[in-house]
Amino acid sequence: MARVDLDGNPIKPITICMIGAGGFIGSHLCEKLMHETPHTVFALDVYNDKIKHLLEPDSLPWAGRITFHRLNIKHDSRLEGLIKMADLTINLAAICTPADYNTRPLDTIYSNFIDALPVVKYCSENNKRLIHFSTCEVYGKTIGAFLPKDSPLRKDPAYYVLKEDESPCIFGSIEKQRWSYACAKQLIERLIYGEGAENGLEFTIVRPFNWIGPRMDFIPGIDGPSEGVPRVLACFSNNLLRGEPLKLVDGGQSQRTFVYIKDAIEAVLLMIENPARANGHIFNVGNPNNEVTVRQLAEIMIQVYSKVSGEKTPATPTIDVSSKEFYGEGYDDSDKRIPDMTIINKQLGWNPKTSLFDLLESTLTYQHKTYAEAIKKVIAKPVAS
Ligand SMILES: NC(=O)c1ccc[n+]([C@@H]2O[C@H](COP(=O)([O-])OP(=O)(O)OC[C@H]3O[C@@H](n4cnc5c(N)ncnc54)[C@H](O)[C@@H]3O)[C@@H](O)[C@H]2O)c1
Ligand SMILES: O=c1ccn([C@@H]2O[C@H](COP(=O)(O)OP(=O)(O)O[C@H]3OC[C@](O)(CO)[C@H]3O)[C@@H](O)[C@H]2O)c(=O)[nH]1
Repeated sequence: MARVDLDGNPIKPITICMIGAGGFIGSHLCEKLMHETPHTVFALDVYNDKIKHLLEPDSLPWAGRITFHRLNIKHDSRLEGLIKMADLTINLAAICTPADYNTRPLDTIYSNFIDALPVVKYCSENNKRLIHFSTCEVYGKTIGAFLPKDSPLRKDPAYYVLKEDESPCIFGSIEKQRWSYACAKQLIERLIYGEGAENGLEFTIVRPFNWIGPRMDFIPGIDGPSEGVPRVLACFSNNLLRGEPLKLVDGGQSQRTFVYIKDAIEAVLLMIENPARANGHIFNVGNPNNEVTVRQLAEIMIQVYSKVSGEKTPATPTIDVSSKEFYGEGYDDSDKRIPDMTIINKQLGWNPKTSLFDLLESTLTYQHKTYAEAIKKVIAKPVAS
């Protein structure tokens, strides 16, 4: 049956230049595009471990529709040609793990602003559509975070719900270098918006609200550096796999809303295949129904992991650590991230489906199946004297 868009028009096959295709989101987006659409993908990245299963063997039903181009967009002359050959560019490339923002602020700013400049330029100059991945972190802190702790206004959604076309961007002081990332993302958003307003660039900006699922980041010492500090899902998974206490930064009081990667990818496919509805818009993509404190997230993950692995919960399941100890100088945090869903509902009719418990059950099942054996071997190995 011919595939149609939200307005009933037939969807024509397009070519997509996906930068950062080898990452967590990119790998799920490539899977979706290969399994469910006729589109062609140029997958650009420095790594392809997470999409190898899509690239070989040649007998795969979509063979020929996805090609991998190993390149670093910081200095590769092939970039412009690939953007010109495609109908749409999707830019996912970024340093996007908070442990890097205050410890590698220059790399973070270059990655999230400077390196994105040629992508925007090539799209604008060649009249190519751009879907650019920003972050919910551009909102920074809520207005409510500055109210007295006992103020009743903290319960008023006007003080914490984050809305694309109304909410301000509120970051900490310059010494709080955590905000190097969010500020770089804000400025590239403003540049893209300006290219749209002044030069007619057809753009869509995506603000993901903590998308989680299989293949997110890495497990330190197994498929990433032992000293690496990934995002919270991988940190907590690593602790659970090793039977260690989960570390709650500053007591785990920050709140987040988590959305299942597979729900979020549906939203991205709607943006890809409904340009008339997506162009010129900034979209929150998250699940406002899945809000927890980090401490609550830890408690749910401990409970789910015990069910999935059959292992007993350790006597000390969590410990509190200071942000200075865990991240170093210059850390700061977002207090709360609840996405307003008005615009994405109106433009694309999208809503998330998966509860936090269900997404954690499927994700921790994947983590345990993928890593438990390797972790056991590492733990069993005598420490080199
Ligand atoms: N996952 C989330 O919940 C989330 C939340 C907010 C924002 N985002 C944004 O979404 C995008 C993708 O995030 P992700 O979670 O998939 O991260 P990820 O780190 O898994 O993927 C990023 C990919 O970009 C590649 N990359 C980085 N710099 C590159 C360069 N110079 N040249 C070529 N490739 C390069 C990396 O190798 C990696 O494969 C990022 O822009 C991130 O800021 C993600
Ligand atoms: O072992 C840990 C690890 C983290 N925390 C706390 O969990 C909160 C979430 O941290 P994290 O997943 O690393 O990332 P953030 O949500 O802060 O920011 C990300 O969200 C979007 C994105 O742009 C890309 O994914 C990125 O900036 C936080 O409060 C940590 O302190 C913990 O307690 N223990």
